[in-house]
Amino acid sequence: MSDAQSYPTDRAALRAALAGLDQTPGVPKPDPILTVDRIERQFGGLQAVNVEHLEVQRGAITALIGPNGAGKTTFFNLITGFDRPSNGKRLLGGGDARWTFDGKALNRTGASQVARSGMVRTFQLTKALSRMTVLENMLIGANDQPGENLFVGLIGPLWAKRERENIARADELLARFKLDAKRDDMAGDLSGGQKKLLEMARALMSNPAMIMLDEPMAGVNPALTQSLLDHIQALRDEGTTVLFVEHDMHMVRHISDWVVVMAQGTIIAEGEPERVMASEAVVDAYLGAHHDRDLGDDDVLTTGVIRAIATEVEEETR
Ligand SMILES: Nc1ncnc2c1ncn2[C@@H]1O[C@H](COP(=O)(O)OP(=O)(O)OP(=O)(O)O)[C@@H](O)[C@H]1O
Repeated sequence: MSDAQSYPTDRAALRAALAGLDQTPGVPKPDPILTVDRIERQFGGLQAVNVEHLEVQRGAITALIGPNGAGKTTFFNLITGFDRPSNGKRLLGGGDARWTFDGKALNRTGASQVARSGMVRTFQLTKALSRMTVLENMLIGANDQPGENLFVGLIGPLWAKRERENIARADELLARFKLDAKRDDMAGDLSGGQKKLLEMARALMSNPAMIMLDEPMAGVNPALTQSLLDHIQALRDEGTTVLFVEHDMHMVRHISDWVVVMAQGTIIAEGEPERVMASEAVVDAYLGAHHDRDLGDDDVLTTGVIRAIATEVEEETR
């Protein structure tokens, strides 16, 4: 796994490096951690995602914005292995989708392997498993679950040590996210905002190099908003790369180092927050369409994804 501590942490230097870039879709970044080429996803006749090239800068907070239905969640699902691109394996003519994370090709990689490689995500519909305790939720976020090792019976003492370490890490993260008092409560009893914090804390169990947050602010009570923003900025300051999808423009403007804009499946703009969000094409594409349709979380987290999550969790806990 990558060593998050070796990433740049000087925000001013990072912003200065990004400010010098061309503000055009697909622009190369000084030190990309994620590079995506030609990723496409069709649902019947609908082209949900058609991204030609995208690079995500290591150590930065990048926001992915765009109107409802732009393809943001589908894009997240594709690069994290929860969905497969339509051009995953073309028989004729090449043009296969390809994406690499920290130099490793991920286009043939399943969701758990993607997570193990250091790119971990949360979901728009908070997937805090409600009939598990907060601590149990945290432990399924660790990369090394007992069920993953066939020889666990033979290495019992070793495993017990690892479990103690996982519990210690979980307790440390729960304290950091102020969920320690809820440690033994059922996750289903947490507030919406606390579930978001738990999602984030669980994603950090595996010490990822990059965390991908799908609408971290959705449904969060204003009292918890600042705390969530602080946590996300603290992650970046410690060297974790953050990529997040969000409709809350205040949050996007406030914490992002870079903003990528999607509309109708493609990247239509990218750049520094203030500049890109003020551009006419973006105002037209995003704000023009943003408020006319209010999708509930359940509409967007499709059954295919829910099934994939269920399989993941089953594998992780087996
Ligand atoms: N499993 C699916 N089957 C059919 N169509 C789908 C499926 N998943 C997504 N779509 C469609 O693909 C398009 C992109 O959807 P997606 O959820 O990725 O957009 P989004 O940018 O994340 O939207 P939002 O901001 O509302 O969450 C939409 O038109 C959506 O209806």
